[in-house]
Amino acid sequence: MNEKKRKAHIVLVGFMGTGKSTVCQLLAKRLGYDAVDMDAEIERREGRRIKDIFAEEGEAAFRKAETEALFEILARPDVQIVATGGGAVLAEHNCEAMLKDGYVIALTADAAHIIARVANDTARPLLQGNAAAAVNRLLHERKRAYDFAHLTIDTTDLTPQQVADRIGEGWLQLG
Ligand SMILES: Nc1ncnc2c1ncn2[C@@H]1O[C@H](COP(=O)(O)OP(=O)(O)O)[C@@H](O)[C@H]1O
Ligand SMILES: O=C(O)C1=C[C@@H](OP(=O)(O)O)[C@@H](O)[C@H](O)C1
Ligand SMILES: [Mg+2]
Repeated sequence: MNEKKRKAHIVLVGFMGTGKSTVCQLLAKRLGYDAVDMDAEIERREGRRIKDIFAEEGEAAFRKAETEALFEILARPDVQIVATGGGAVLAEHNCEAMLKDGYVIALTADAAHIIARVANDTARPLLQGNAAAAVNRLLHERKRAYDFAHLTIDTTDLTPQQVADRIGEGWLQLG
């Protein structure tokens, strides 16, 4: 973490349901930084829900809005804890920007836990219908998508608070 501290945001990446949004809030509280959830930012900028952007304009329009939001967020001067959406890493220039302006932490979890966490949530347009099948297909498609991170934490057997504590302790130890 060392060389990146102070000048960098903490950027959480990972598949849907790995806990990015939840851990972002807990970590921000612990470290005293602002929490920024990219999906919430996009909804605020667009004035509608993520699932409505997908339904009305399709995934490509959402990805464009996502990249615009990411670059604006990363350019802010104060350190923030940023929860990205699971697909924000699909564009290589997004990953490059995260690595340049952030300390990037990937959260992972096994498929069964991801499915249990997200199956009954109607907010994620890519997981409507047979959520388990969609999770397995997308996990396969995105197999190496999160490998670029500076650090990876498997959340399968951790609570969100334990994940936040682990990241927070590492950050604070750096002084
Ligand atoms: N480590 C965890 N253990 C158990 N449940 C979790 C964990 N992390 C997140 N959850 C739950 O999973 C769901 C999705 O979490 P969320 O933070 O929205 O994930 P993401 O932003 O990565 O999609 C929420 O109901 C959350 O409470
Ligand atoms: O993985 C994806 O493509 C998506 C993940 C979602 O965010 P979470 O990872 O926070 O669920 C949200 O951005 C959108 O539904 C698309
Ligand atoms: Mg989220």
